[in-house]
Amino acid sequence: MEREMAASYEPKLHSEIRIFGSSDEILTDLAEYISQVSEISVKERGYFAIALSGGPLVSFLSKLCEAPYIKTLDWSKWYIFWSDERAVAKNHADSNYKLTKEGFLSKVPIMSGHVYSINDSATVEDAATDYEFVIRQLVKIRTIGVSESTDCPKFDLILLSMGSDGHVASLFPNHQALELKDDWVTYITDSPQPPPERITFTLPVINSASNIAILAMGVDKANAVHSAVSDSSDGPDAPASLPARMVQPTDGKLVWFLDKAAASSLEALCDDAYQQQHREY
Ligand SMILES: O=C1O[C@H](COP(=O)(O)O)[C@@H](O)[C@H](O)[C@H]1O
Repeated sequence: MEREMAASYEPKLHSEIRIFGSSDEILTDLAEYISQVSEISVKERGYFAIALSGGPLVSFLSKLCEAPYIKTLDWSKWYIFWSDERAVAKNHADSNYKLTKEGFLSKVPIMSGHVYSINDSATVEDAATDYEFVIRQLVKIRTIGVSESTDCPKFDLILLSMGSDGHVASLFPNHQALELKDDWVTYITDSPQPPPERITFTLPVINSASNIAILAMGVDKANAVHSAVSDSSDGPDAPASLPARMVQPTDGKLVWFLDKAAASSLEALCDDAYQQQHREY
């Protein structure tokens, strides 16, 4: 399923770009990918600590709720976290927890005590502090691993869905939260997309994960995908502070799951590069 890209879109070190012809193909491959990461984590560490996001991602977990995965996965070892949450009540339509509960958690046998949702009754500042505290406790007892390079939590898998502006989790382009080095979890009060108040993992935590997957579907994501994976380090197409571009695993591996529409800018450039090569010979 991996696709060969033209020179300037060679996936960066420790990253892979998968392009699919249909949503169903993404669902199928993503389920198999998560299943494999889960099996390896449980075998190597005894746990599987996964951080989810909002957006369309949850609907792409549907195959995990069906055969064979519903029976084959060791759900008792799964620990659920969120890479970001909106500061709304858990029963609000904008809540990433509500989305995940309805679309995934209610359909699989994950223990409720293993689900670490973000406090919806505190201020965003306190909720971020609380969440970081909880994660620190779980790192101490190694339910979540620790990165030897960064001392940050090392989630077995962080699943991200990229917005059309290139944001991931609740890290938005040019936002000062992108510069945080020491915090694991932070909050923002000025999200460019509603709701304005959100809690989010910081880049050091995201980049310390063993595995990171970024999903992007639809033509509205094509420019951001291009900017995020392009090799060129300057120019309007590759803004240095595009959050998705700043996802660069320290020791882990990044996999992009794209549909053809989201990959269309890459394909156009690949074709150009191909034609250019043939003109030169
Ligand atoms: O606000 C959020 O959006 C992104 C995904 O953006 P979308 O445009 O694809 O809906 C998601 O990753 C994040 O968790 C969520 O809070």
